[in-house]
Amino acid sequence: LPSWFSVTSAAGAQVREMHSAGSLSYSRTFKIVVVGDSGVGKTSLTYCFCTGQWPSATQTTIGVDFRERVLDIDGEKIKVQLWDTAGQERFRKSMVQHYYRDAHAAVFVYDVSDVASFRSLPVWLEECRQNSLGPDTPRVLIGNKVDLLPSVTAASVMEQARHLAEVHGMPFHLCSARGGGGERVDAIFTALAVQLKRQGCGRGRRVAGRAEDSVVLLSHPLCDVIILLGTFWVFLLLEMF
Ligand SMILES: Nc1nc2c(ncn2[C@@H]2O[C@H](COP(=O)(O)OP(=O)(O)OP(=O)(O)O)[C@@H](O)[C@H]2O)c(=O)[nH]1
Repeated sequence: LPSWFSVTSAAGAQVREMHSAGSLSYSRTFKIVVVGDSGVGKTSLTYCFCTGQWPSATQTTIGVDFRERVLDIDGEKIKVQLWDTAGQERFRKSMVQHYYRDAHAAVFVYDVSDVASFRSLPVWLEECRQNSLGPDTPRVLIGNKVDLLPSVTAASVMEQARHLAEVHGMPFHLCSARGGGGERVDAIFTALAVQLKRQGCGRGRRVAGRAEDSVVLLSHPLCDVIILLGTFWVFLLLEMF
């Protein structure tokens, strides 16, 4: 298979999709946090978008997992970095603020076959808001696992989800990370990346009181990863003793 192919996204931008992000150069990074209850499919969705494949098996995320993919949007190579955060409270704890730090967008996921995961959404929205990802930040609501048989409850919850998304000014999408749902998953994350590019996101991040050029190293996404992993291990050691 070629490492890229051209598509025109729903937003009308010319997007070349590149799955093998590892060695590709890029001019900026979009950090997108993916949140929602445990088991709603965050790992599956992010894996699906970044590899073009359905994961044969997933494990509960501890802390956070990172997945990346480089997209060529209107001739500019942009790294889309997805932060697949743990849904279980005990695996998040003190790391929450690092998830949200300098994020450009948030994706909220619920499972259409699990009403409780929908009822939790206000908590996730509030957590985002408290970490500076309020209404001005591009946000998307995803109802995942539509491949599971829709029940009457699921249909009524879908209506409520549509309403919730409208109230919070974010698009609402239904999709499935399983089987043939990949194209839809692709379209959702790609459209979000196109929106972030149009808003001029990711052109170097600011640190109070410093010129942007001098903080390029400090604001490198790797710094987030190092801080996060450091915090995680300290937290684990404290739990053990
Ligand atoms: N039928 C179906 N199952 C799915 C779908 N997406 C995920 N799953 C399954 O749901 C289970 C949980 O998926 P994960 O992707 O690990 O969920 P998560 O939100 O990352 O969970 P945490 O890491 O605990 O926060 C796994 O068994 C997946 O195979 C989907 O679209 N349809």
